[in-house]
Amino acid sequence: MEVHEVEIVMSAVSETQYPTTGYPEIGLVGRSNVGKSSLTNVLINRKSLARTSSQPGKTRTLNFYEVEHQLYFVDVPGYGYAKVSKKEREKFGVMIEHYMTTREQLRGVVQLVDSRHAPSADDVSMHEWLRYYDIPVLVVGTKVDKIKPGVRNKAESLIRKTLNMDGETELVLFSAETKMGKDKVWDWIESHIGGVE
Ligand SMILES: Nc1nc2c(ncn2[C@@H]2O[C@H](COP(=O)(O)OP(=O)(O)OP(=O)(O)O)[C@@H](O)[C@H]2O)c(=O)[nH]1
Ligand SMILES: [Mg+2]
Repeated sequence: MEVHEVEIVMSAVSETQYPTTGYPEIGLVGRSNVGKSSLTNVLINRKSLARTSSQPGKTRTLNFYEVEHQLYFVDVPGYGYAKVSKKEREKFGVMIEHYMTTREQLRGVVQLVDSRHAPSADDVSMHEWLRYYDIPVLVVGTKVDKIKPGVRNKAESLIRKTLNMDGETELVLFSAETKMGKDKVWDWIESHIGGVE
């Protein structure tokens, strides 16, 4: 999809603030700092619409990005914050769970993992959880520019194995720096939002 028009529609902390247009939604989940905002910016061809930071846990609300008046990317707060209180973490957990299990417009979730390391226990639980709720999931291994081309296959199998991915679930290695994987991610999204040209 050629993206020309993007708007941050809203940062929602509760259901009453979710958009009401009915456009399909694609969620982005992953640990804090894994590169969710960076992926969003690459997909929508913007340098910094989605705020990126080296400070983990900065994204604290569900951020809806309206793309071409056709769909939303929903940047979901990163799990595994180091600096957020347990109570706050639980609150985010409830909000995320509620959104993902009840939102009719949600067509699929892009789960980001850092391709430089084996997925964490949090990543494994998140993947299991998405599968349990039958939510279509694309796994994206981020920051692939930081690993040598010769070990990319190995990184891919480590992600597949650690997350217990089934053979049908797709995995794309991605870099926000080189934009590697961008088209594949868009292909997956387009095939899951249906009826959009
Ligand atoms: N080299 C490289 N750095 C990246 C890539 N993607 C993200 N980063 C860097 O990783 C850091 C975190 O990226 P963000 O996109 O802010 O991560 P996030 O998942 O949105 O983080 P939270 O909003 O805190 O949950 C930033 O310093 C980015 O520049 C990538 O593909 N390659
Ligand atoms: Mg972010």
